[in-house]
Amino acid sequence: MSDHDDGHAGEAIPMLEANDIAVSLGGTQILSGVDLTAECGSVVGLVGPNGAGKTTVLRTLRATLSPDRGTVRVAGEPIDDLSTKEVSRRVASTPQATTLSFDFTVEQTVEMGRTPHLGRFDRADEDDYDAVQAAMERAEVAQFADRPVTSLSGGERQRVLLARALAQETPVLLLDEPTANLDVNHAVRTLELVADLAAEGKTAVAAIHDLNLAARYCDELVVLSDGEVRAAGDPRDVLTSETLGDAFDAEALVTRQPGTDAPLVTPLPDRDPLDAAVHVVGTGGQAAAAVARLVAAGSSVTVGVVPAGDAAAERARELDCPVVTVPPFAGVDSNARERATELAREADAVVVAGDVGDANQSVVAAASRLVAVAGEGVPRIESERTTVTTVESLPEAVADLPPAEDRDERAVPSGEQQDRY
Ligand SMILES: Nc1ncnc2c1ncn2[C@@H]1O[C@H](COP(=O)(O)OP(=O)(O)OP(=O)(O)O)[C@@H](O)[C@H]1O
Repeated sequence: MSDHDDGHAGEAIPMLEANDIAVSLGGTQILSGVDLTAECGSVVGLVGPNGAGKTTVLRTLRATLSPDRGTVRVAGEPIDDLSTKEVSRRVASTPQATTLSFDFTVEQTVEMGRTPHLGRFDRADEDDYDAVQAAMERAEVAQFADRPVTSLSGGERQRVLLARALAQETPVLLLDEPTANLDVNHAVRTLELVADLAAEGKTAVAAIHDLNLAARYCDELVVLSDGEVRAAGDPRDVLTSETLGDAFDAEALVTRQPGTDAPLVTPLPDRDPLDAAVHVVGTGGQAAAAVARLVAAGSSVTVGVVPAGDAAAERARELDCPVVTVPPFAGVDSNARERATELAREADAVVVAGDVGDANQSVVAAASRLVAVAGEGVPRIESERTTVTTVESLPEAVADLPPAEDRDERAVPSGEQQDRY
């Protein structure tokens, strides 16, 4: 957030602001009523389906496109009042990487970022040289300095474009899909760099296709579809199943990214909802994934017995599924076991995933129909009446189960039951 203010009312002036932008191209309305605010030192993500208008918004923000209506302001100044050079000293942008075709070296390409700082016949000086070297270092392309850009991979070129924008030393960065060609490591490093730059005071607006990376690295998201803003604000408020359904016309499950508060979006294929009550037994990430998969498929899910704080217990709570828990490292008391056994008995199917624990054997035994997720826990459970599948295919496996056998014939685990996980 900015401490930049107007000196009067104490209200922060956004570093970049677009109000009520409308754009038509080739007689077609591309953007209408688009508002966007990027506070100083923040990263704003533009997300939305192909053709939503993200690139068009970025072109408007850097004044290469004049809107039919609306205003763009940089640090309070209408961008229309600024010369091209003045805009270039304030706003740098990276286009999509495919646009680099000249046979310059990496260093020469990055040097182009200095143009707005030079007079027409000026030679680059030491400051320019330092800015170019620093930009290449930060974007991790210094090792390619002497190579022609055309000899680089798509991901490497993308980082050269970022270096060129950094060499421009502007307060505002506009990034069009900065991670599109990057492997997961470089995608994360690039967005870490953008977050660091924002922490140092730069303001970034980035069109990002990967919603989970956008959620993790952006302070705010603007969801566009059909040229209109569908939602804007904190990623946790914006990335909901409803908004995603509306903007992308796609079913998606929204949970939380492990170890963070950021939303985790899992797109779901179109399927008929799974109209079945399923009780999940097991612990850890695999059981948690099974719970999420089944809820996403439309099933009503119950869980337990699991230790409180286990990943499966946490996921069940996030998704509002009834869960029977016991304190971590405590024994499973008979009350908890009975409640979970009752849930398993009432369910249309029981799913076993992750480590089941000896104490849950009676819960498993209460199942009329049993599906196990392939993994370490499987040898512990009886195999004859068990379908074994993957987390992804759980809904189909449950839907395809044969009718329940007579409950009286159900196997009961033999041997002494232990009380601990
Ligand atoms: N010159 C033009 N004339 C007509 N339509 C155009 C023109 N330029 C872009 N469009 C259309 O404007 C819409 C928005 O394009 P834009 O590139 O802004 O979308 P985007 O959200 O960046 O898409 P993507 O995610 O696929 O990159 C698209 O339907 C595109 O076909």
